[in-house]
Amino acid sequence: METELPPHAGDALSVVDMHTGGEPLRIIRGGYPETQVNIHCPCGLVRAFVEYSHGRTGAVRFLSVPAFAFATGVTVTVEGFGEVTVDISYGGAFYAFVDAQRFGLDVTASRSRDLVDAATAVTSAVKSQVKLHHPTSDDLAFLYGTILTDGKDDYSSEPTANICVFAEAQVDRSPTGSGVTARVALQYHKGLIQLNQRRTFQSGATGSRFTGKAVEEVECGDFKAVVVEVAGRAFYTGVSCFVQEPDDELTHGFLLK
Ligand SMILES: O=C(O)[C@H]1NCC[C@@H]1O
Repeated sequence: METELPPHAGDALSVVDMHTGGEPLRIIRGGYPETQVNIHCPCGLVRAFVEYSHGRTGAVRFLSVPAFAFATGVTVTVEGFGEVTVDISYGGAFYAFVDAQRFGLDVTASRSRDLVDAATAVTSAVKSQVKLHHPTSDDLAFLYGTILTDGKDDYSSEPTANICVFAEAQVDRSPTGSGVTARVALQYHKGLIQLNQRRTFQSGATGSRFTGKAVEEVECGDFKAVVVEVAGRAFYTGVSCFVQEPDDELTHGFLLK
């Protein structure tokens, strides 16, 4: 079976299995109070941490790859909507950000179909009119989706909602790991939040929540970037079991010529 990996796989938090054998929720080499899980995503190393106590997993968080605002206030011509001004930010994947109000929509109340149509039109406009660049890999230089927001980017202890429409017009059920990372990098770039100032992000689709904060300034090529910590809850939804038989000749991998 072939699987196409998303560049960031923020959802990998929900597949931090560390499980083997027939006993559910059993952790192998669980650390206390957190177990670190290094996830090698196409965008780079994402360090995840899972709370573990009395045989149960709890909250999870990850430290992102360097995240940066790529461009702000970029005007594109969007089919059916005319000129739309977007921000573009990278958090393991590139996203365009627009306040849903620009389309007369509300990320928590409008019909998903209308939100998806607007976001998809923006994605297609940005893809055809803006050339993206990633300092470390050409493979990462593509727009993964558009995130419509409630426009509440100024710091507040109240949650801010967004809806992420990514890949082939898919709607994320969470506020989006790589999307929250990109949004925090954008807010930090604009001076709207400080280092270690935590915000809560809510999915316009389901109401599920993540928190996000910039924890460290780093460089990514010419971009001033930040490492972002995203935290939330994850639940087991399935178990995969891999085995290695001693006489499997390909078990250590192979190279294609
Ligand atoms: O949370 C994430 O980063 C993933 N979920 C949808 C878009 C990404 O693949």
